Amino acid sequence: MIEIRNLSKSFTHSTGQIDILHNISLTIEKGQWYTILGPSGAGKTIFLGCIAGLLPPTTGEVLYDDIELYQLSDKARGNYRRKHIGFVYQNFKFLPHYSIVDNVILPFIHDEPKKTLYPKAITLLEQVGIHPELFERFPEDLSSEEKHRVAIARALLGNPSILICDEPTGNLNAESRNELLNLLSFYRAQGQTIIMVTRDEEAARLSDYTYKLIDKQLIKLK
Ligand SMILES: Nc1ncnc2c1ncn2[C@@H]1O[C@H](COP(=O)(O)OP(=O)(O)OP(=O)(O)O)[C@@H](O)[C@H]1O
Repeated sequence: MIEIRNLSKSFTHSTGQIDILHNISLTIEKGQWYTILGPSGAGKTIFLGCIAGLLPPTTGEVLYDDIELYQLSDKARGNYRRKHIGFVYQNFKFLPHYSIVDNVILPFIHDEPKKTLYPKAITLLEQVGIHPELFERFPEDLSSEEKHRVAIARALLGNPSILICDEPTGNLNAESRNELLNLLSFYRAQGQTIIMVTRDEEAARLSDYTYKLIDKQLIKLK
């Protein structure tokens, strides 16, 4: 279970303070799919960063099974994140000169030998529906839908219990979007906790709980 308690996030610049999130509380139950909707600029990516241990909130707490993420040292938090949280970035963050399979194993090359990482990566790439011919190709060779699929495979490599997805169906046509949502639904059925943010209201249809981030607050829709 993840508990977000009274989380606020602001940025301070020479021009003054910008408040992005204000006093948000949310409990995330294991094995459930949460979708957070919101218009562009609402603070969805910032919120995910705070939940994922990537961005310290200005005030408030993020607890994973009673461990307060931001009380951990940077190193311990990084380790915790790699073990428990898979993150699907909005802009993928692939390294362009590495093959697809190498991109998938990269986050773990300091934790585990390549000879055990490769078979896991290949199993996941097959599971997410990437054709084996593409494994040695480069990110620029992939379609948008394939990039989203590879990003999901990479996020799952460490066998995390929580999958955090930033706009995982962004820029896809309706058919590709449905395919991606069905893939997330498959992992949800395997017991994965999914936290997804998106601008696309249609994308929330398979989730267990739906919220909207608006005016710095979370409103429950479903
Ligand atoms: N370091 C920063 N300093 C000041 N403002 C920031 C900083 N980082 C992000 N912002 C602002 O915070 C707001 C929320 O950004 P965020 O990326 O979380 O929005 P979003 O809801 O994910 O948008 P989109 O749907 O377009 O991805 C934006 O207005 C952005 O410009």
